[in-house]
Amino acid sequence: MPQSFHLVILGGDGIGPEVCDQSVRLLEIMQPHLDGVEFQLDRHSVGVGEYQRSGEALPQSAYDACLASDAVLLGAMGLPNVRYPNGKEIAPQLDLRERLQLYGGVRPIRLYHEADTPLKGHGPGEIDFVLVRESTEGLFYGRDAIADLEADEATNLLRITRSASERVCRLAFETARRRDGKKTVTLIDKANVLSSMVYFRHVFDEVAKEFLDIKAEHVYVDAAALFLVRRPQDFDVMVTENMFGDILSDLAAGLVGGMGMAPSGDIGDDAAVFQPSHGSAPDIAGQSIANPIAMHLSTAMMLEWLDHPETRRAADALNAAIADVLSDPTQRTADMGGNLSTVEITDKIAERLSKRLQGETTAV
Ligand SMILES: NC(=O)C1=CN([C@@H]2O[C@H](COP(=O)(O)OP(=O)(O)OC[C@H]3O[C@@H](n4cnc5c(N)ncnc54)[C@H](O)[C@@H]3O)[C@@H](O)[C@H]2O)C=CC1
Ligand SMILES: CC(C)CC(=O)C(=O)O
Ligand SMILES: [Mg+2]
Repeated sequence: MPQSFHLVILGGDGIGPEVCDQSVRLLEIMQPHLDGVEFQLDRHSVGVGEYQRSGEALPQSAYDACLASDAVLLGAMGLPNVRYPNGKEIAPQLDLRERLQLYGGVRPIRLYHEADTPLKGHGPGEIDFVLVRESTEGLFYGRDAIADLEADEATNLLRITRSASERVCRLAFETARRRDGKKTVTLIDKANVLSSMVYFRHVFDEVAKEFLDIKAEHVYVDAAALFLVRRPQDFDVMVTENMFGDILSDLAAGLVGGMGMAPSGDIGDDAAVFQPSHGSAPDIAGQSIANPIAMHLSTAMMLEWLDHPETRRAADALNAAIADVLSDPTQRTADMGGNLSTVEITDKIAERLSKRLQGETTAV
């Protein structure tokens, strides 16, 4: 009997379904090459489009499917001009993170070709780090508050708890231990100003004592923004609060080609959602020009996370196929200065993927 993996597919809004469909195509291409593994693909409609159709952005049936799944693959959700009647943004991806307790936003950043970075003097693999973003609290804790436009002030609470901090810091140290990197975890905080950050640092330092083989260091978030641009090669694994991580992960994406190159995995103890770090990109939606690579790299993260020898082999083959294609700087979508469409660049990755899965390992 093959091992069946129940994968929930949530395309979402804007470019979400465009890039997600292409990753599903890659899963279907790899399926016959995998021994004893079967993907059961379970598609659900979620997001702003679904809200406009049914009145629910995350229908119960979709949530239940995520809860029962082995993993979720998500495109992107939200559209800036469509909101709930109370003015709040429709963001069921944040509901999923909180309801499924996906505490660790794991966001790898890797440079594939020197032509893709605005920085001078960095070759392939020379920018290579992972940002781990706490994804259930921090400054996002206040996101349910409704703006009172008649009031004279507005306040949001930044919440840091021991349990959420311990688990995300442990995930960061475990990530550093697994990676073939500098074996260093850098806490990005603002402990020079906020007591919540003094507490976060205190918990980080406690967790660091469980990982004596890994170097632990602290950098303030403003300096971290500077160092990311000036010397990104010095970072291995960073761990930080929700909002800092949201902002710094877009900055980091900009170092390696933009949002179309930034994958992520939202990891919990019982569930995981894999999605690009980007949003629904309404400015380019519907034109078939979105860069699907962040989505494909997120798919590779999912296959690795499923932790079966054959899904691990598929993840390696997909990562290698993407690196093969990106080794030629003329093979790019418009956001990175090329002229390939979403489908065309996936075609090239699919061709290399099939070869990789058949055992051919030479790069193009
Ligand atoms: N995880 C999610 O589902 C996320 C959802 N959002 C939502 O998405 C909507 C749009 O947000 P924005 O601030 O515009 O952020 P965005 O990430 O959608 O777009 C920012 C810029 O990056 C470009 N971009 C993003 N992904 C790209 C790709 N794959 N290929 C080529 N170019 C790409 C866009 O064209 C735009 O210029 C908002 O409603 C926001 O709340 C934003 C971030 C994450
Ligand atoms: C709706 C957004 C806050 C999501 C986001 O920006 C992200 O996941 O990076
Ligand atoms: Mg973001």
